[in-house]
Amino acid sequence: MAEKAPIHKHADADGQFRRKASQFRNTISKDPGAEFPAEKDRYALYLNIGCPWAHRTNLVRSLKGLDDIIQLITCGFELTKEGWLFTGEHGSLEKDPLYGFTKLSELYYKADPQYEGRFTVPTLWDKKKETIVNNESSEIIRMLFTEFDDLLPEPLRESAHPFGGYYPEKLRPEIDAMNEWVYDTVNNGVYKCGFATTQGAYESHVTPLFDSLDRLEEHLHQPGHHPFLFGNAVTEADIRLYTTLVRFDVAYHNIFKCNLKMIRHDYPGLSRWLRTLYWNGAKVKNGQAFKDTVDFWVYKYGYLKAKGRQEQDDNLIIPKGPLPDIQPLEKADQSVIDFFMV
Ligand SMILES: N[C@@H](CCC(=O)N[C@@H](CS)C(=O)NCC(=O)O)C(=O)O
Repeated sequence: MAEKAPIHKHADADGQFRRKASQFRNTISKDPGAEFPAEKDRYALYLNIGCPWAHRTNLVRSLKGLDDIIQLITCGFELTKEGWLFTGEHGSLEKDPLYGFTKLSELYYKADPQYEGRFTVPTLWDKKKETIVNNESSEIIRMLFTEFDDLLPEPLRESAHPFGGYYPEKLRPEIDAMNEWVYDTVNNGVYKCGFATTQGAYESHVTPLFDSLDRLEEHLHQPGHHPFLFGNAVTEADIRLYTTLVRFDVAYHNIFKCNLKMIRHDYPGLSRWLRTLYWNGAKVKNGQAFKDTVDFWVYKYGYLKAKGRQEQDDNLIIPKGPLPDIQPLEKADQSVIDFFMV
């Protein structure tokens, strides 16, 4: 049996943080004859509100209006030696409502007693087959975009989205291309900086991260690329970038040492884009989810705690700033948005 890495050990021996591939990769389908057919009350999404990957799925569940269709089960956001726990604190349930588990790992072992991977969130659970369908956020959000549409009212279906969906056929090549470099250097890039344990490993990731933020800023200034990344409707690319950038100034900048620039001070386009989403400035359907799924205190505390664990430092002084956690959406910005929305 392969030696399992301790839960708290994030970086490999060479000081580099390498995220491991998710292991459950099945798909929920519209097709009633499928192995995992889309049905009301059949699936549960396990997550915690600290994790940016889980945040994608939480956000899409709300944007798509799936709150009554897919159960949400929240655990705590502090990673312990035993993995994620149900703590009853800060939005976590006291215990797992389906099986009474107190650790997320128990769910993984219920699905597969021989499981050897990490116990990650998000985890999409099938209550009928009592197994994990999928634990890879990028795949879960695609299922949520499309596969439950027959159970939703017309205005929430992909056909009602201004582009024909959050991941529309005609934009796929562009979205895929952006996902690739944004994932590597931004979404995961912040972790590669934050969890690096050597100067060299950190330095090899911090410059590519800011090169990509510069590139995104440029992108937003090009015609047809605002107020959102691909024009006047939110796509998957916005969702995937949002969960990283909403944590950036309050957590990654300071705690993960991603501090060559700040979104609010150095990136006017990205800052406006972020605030437009957070404050639902462009009136996205169910867009209040961009704000309601965010908890800045959890980000400040959670990432500090994660760093503290890595450095074996229990002395937790939570940084007060930057204040405010996110800046308001000024009137001037609103007129820019109105302009692009017509
Ligand atoms: N590829 C996965 C990554 C998920 C992931 O790494 N989640 C983190 C929380 S932010 C986790 O659960 N880590 C626990 C561990 O690695 O032990 C996805 O996007 O769904």
